[in-house]
Amino acid sequence: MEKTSPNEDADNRDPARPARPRTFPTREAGVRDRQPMDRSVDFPVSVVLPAGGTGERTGLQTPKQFCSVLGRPLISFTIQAFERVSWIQSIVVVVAKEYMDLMTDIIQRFQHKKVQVVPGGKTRHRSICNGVLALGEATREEGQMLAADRAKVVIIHDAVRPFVEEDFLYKIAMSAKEQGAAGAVRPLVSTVISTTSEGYLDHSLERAKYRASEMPQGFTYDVIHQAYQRCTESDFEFGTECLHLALQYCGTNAKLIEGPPTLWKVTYKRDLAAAESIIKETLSQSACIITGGSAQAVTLADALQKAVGALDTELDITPDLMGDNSKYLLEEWNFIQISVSHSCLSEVEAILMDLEAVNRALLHPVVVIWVHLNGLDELSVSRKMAVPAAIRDLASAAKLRNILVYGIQLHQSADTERWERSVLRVAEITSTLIRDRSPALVGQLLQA
Ligand SMILES: Nc1ccn([C@@H]2O[C@H](COP(=O)(O)OP(=O)(O)OP(=O)(O)O)[C@@H](O)[C@H]2O)c(=O)n1
Ligand SMILES: O=C(CO)[C@H](O)[C@H](O)COP(=O)(O)O
Repeated sequence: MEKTSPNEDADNRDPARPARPRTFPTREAGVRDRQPMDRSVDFPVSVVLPAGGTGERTGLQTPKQFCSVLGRPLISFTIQAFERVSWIQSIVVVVAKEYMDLMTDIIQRFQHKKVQVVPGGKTRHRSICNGVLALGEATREEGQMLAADRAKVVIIHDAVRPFVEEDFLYKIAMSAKEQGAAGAVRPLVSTVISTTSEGYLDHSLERAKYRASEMPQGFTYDVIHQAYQRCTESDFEFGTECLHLALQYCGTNAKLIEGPPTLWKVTYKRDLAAAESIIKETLSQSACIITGGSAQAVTLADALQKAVGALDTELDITPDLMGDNSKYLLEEWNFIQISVSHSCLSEVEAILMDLEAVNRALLHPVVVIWVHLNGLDELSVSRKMAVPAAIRDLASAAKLRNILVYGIQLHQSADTERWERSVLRVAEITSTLIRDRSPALVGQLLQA
């Protein structure tokens, strides 16, 4: 984690781990903070996301941009990061020809807006160039709107860097407009050395003098367009740096801006796991307990609320999700349904239908936990064979719609100590299920 600001993480101890994003739902809001930032950008800004690579270094069959992270392709997270920025007018995603249909499906399935898909090239520079040219073509087709609407600034960002924030994009866009080019940099993690042809040390660079060039980068349309018109086949084939093309072919010195460690690029297989764990941290840890109004359920809900205090999970209690309480469905809450004595899953089914009706699980998995409280002399539901099977079936169907259903069973006890231990276990299991969103435990009836 950063010391005081993201930029102070100079040794880059954990490049994958961001500060808890500002979009994290707070207890006060109970919902992601999607307030528009106080940024005014009075010129058109478009984005090119190169996504035409094969991801060889991951060793996976599927190119990393299409790998599933929490049930959603990585590239969808990157697109969303740009889409939610109100002053970005269009996004061009560049993909290899054979993945254009898949990309179109992803756009439809996750309801992305402002996105155009264009075919990529053999190298990253060729792909980016195609994206830039497509921006020009789009505006030509619009005829008289050309002058006003053509992107003044083009932001280029690797599709495999999903954690980019609006305030940093703003800095890049403004600097690009003023200077012609701007790019993100980070302190070097390791020293850069050059080697002799025999594999010995030739010389080493003074690390403090150098920076790692990251993404996003921003350019005025004219600079990046001209740079690609003028650069050589060798640049297209072997080049790795757009800022260099702007300098060499347009004489434009890029403004370098130190970015947060979260700009890191998914390159290896393990980076996908790191991305998933970061995304999980950004998801809501809050849950709404539905008691159905029963006194025993309310007592359990109160006890749970106290017990989770130390576990970084926030709980609200409501008798139902009707009327004003339906607000929980629209905000980023997870759900805990307490059922007392009867072992019927109809209450969970009702929550699933409500969630579906508002399309709540489109972008992120929602957790629904069924807590079944057995009375003192009641037969445990796990011994009623139909229940574990019913919850498994219900959960399997819900999982296809990105809703993760889990079950927990606990027994009422006259022994206070025993009861408190059970409540604590429910609190711990609940917190863990919400935090981990484990697909493997979906449909399981856990014992507290
Ligand atoms: N012909 C290419 C090659 C790369 N890229 C994109 O450029 C970004 C950064 O490149 P990199 O991390 O090198 O991706 P890959 O080339 O896919 O990975 P690898 O080098 O491991 O094969 C990625 O979003 C990648 O899809 C592209 O659009 N067109
Ligand atoms: O380094 C870069 C700065 O321009 C680019 O971000 C790019 O990600 C390089 O990708 P590759 O891993 O293919 O070199």
